[in-house]
Amino acid sequence: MSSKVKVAIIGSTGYGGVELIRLLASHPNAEVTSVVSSSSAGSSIAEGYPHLTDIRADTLDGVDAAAIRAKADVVFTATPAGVAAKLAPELLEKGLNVIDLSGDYRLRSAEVYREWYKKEPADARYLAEAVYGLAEIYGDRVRGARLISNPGCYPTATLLGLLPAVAEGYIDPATIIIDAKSGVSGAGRGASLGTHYSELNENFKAYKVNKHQHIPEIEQVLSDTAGRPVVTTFTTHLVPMTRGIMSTMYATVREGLKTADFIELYRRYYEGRRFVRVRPEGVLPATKEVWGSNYCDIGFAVDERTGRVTIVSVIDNLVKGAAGQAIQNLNLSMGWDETLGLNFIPAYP
Ligand SMILES: NC(=O)C1=CN([C@@H]2O[C@H](COP(=O)(O)OP(=O)(O)OC[C@H]3O[C@@H](n4cnc5c(N)ncnc54)[C@H](OP(=O)(O)O)[C@@H]3O)[C@@H](O)[C@H]2O)C=CC1
Ligand SMILES: CC(=O)N[C@@H](CCC(=O)OP(=O)(O)O)C(=O)O
Repeated sequence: MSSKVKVAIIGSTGYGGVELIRLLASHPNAEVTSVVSSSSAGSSIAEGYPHLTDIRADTLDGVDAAAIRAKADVVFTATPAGVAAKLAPELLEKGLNVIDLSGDYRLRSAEVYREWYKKEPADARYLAEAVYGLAEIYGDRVRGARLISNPGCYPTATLLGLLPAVAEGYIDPATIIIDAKSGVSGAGRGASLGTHYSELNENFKAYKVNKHQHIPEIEQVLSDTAGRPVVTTFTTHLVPMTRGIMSTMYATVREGLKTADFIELYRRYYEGRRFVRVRPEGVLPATKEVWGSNYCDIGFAVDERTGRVTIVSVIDNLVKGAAGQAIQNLNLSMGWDETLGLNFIPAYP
């Protein structure tokens, strides 16, 4: 009998779910034993995703906590906002560990969640229990956790790019401006006018300006790190490409600091953390350089003329921004090497 940890995926028919299936297929210590669907139980996942033909557990199970517990030890919820808020308590009570990819357990304040997500928040008891799994920063807290809240895709790229500089006082947090762009898979598989090919192709647009649900998540972590309330301007753009996020950030630097100082700080801060790569001076990362991988690549350019730094941080939204970091969190929660199942370099070109 296999000694691997058994994993179920609720929302397995979405983009985050199929990326979990792809990555877990080569995990040495975990195996997917149940793929769950709220709308297609009984059918094969390969009907909607022919590239998944021949995976081991391919028949979709219904959303039934007891039945999932009979097949699995850990469950990933890769479901739209509002779903895990309702489902996770029952899954936890049945003895499953839960790693949620949605925003339902990221914000400590139920009121703030209601305001930005326009949905009913999760129960306060579970909000208090959930551990925010920004792996390179809070990995120690994830170990042994029952309920892990996987960070948002934009916050992952943005916070990994900002936190060392904020923690060490290299930039003034009050001056931060974040300009972020995402590929279309960030919006999930569901069709909408905004992601319709002819609306998007050869087009570039800003969306959810000053209203994006990741603003309070980013501000929550920046405030914790700075030790005082931080508000920021964060603007998201949709790029006509499938995968990738680039977060470009601007802030006023402490006088005298140069690009080399930022590079030295970030290399030291992330030492031993395999998935953050800092570019040398004069080189900024591009989304294709992390495509299909769990890397977050970061580059810097201080402008001595303006006294500001430009920080560029890139990830693959479906890997480091979702399924990959969720597996990294599984690894950390189990006390395994955080890189298990994630040891691959980006696909290029
Ligand atoms: N796409 C991305 O890059 C990222 C996504 N996320 C977050 O991860 C989550 C999943 O995203 P993504 O995979 O892109 O979304 P998709 O829309 O592609 O998939 C979501 C899946 O959830 C399932 N679902 C819908 N309603 C319910 C329900 N009531 N109960 C159980 N399952 C349900 C659906 O499958 P079915 O009908 O078969 O049940 C659907 O396939 C979202 O919260 C998203 O915001 C986070 C970071 C990045
Ligand atoms: C391109 C695109 O539409 N991206 C989505 C990312 C959604 C997401 O991941 O939402 P949660 O992290 O809150 O679950 C957006 O901007 O809303």
